[in-house]
Amino acid sequence: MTTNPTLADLADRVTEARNRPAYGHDALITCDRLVRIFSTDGVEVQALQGLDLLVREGELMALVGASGSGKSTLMNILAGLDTPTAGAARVAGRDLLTMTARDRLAYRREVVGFVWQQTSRNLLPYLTAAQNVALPMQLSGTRARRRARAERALELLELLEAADFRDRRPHEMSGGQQQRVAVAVALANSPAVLLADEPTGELDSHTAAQVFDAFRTANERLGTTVVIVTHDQAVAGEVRRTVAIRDGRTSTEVLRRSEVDATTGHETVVAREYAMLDRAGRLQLPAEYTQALGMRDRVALELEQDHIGVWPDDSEG
Ligand SMILES: Nc1ncnc2c1ncn2[C@@H]1O[C@H](COP(=O)(O)OP(=O)(O)OP(=O)(O)O)[C@@H](O)[C@H]1O
Repeated sequence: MTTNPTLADLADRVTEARNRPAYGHDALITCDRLVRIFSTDGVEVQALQGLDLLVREGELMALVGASGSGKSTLMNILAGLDTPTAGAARVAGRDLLTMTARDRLAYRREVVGFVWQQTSRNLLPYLTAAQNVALPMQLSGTRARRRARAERALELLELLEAADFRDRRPHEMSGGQQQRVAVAVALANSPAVLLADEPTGELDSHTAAQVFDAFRTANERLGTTVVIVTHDQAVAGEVRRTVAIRDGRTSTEVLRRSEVDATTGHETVVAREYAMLDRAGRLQLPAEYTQALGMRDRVALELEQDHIGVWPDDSEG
């Protein structure tokens, strides 16, 4: 039975709503209905169409999606290289929409590290591996002395098993070696977040696994939060959480957890796929599901005790 709320009830509801934690208040990365529209020659492309994403501190996660789904657009925004058209994006307490040019520079130097697919984009060709790793520390203006910077550079290269080529220039290293050095460069200023856009895209599977290990080391040993955009199934299968982007929105998530068989002690990884439900209650059904049942435009819903049923539209039948 519903009764009319009293004035006091309404006041309580307002207070409750005001005190409710904001979306993503405890996340390290919060994207809230993020929109990015590109306009070229009068043609508008909505690369991000209200994308929601939360990443907790200490996560190692992958972003996947078809070509043109908006992955690179999102990464460029998180890297501080591009600004969204609308919505909200926060990383480690920084508001990516309202940052001044000066804040943005400091953000790129100190809060995020990035590794790009093209090895040539990550390293300066005329510097050795060790000099490349020391450079971001020098640019960030930390008071660390030259020797302290060199020591830290070597420590990072050792951690990522790249110390053997510390005196080599990029052209004297393989693609995989360059990417491991690139991870060290990205970590030089101890960023809160390490972003990588297809970091294994140009590598064979064995070398890709070594590069992925460098990201895992950064995550496990240094506690760095890592977000990797990848087409590489091997990489996507190695992380606990894979988020799929479709048409500029997060659509599904795969979560993996280890289960130990009580009798055999055998450990297996169990993966389960989830669809994302946004705060307006919108749900994106996987295309293969809707196509299999010929669902389009309109579906019938039914609330059951522990699930919601979705049926093809039978109103015209
Ligand atoms: N600078 C730009 N100007 C105009 N349109 C752009 C720009 N950058 C991206 N787009 C468009 O936005 C959409 C999303 O592109 P984006 O590069 O983010 O996709 P992606 O998922 O990274 O694809 P890929 O896997 O091929 O790299 C595409 O339709 C693309 O053509």
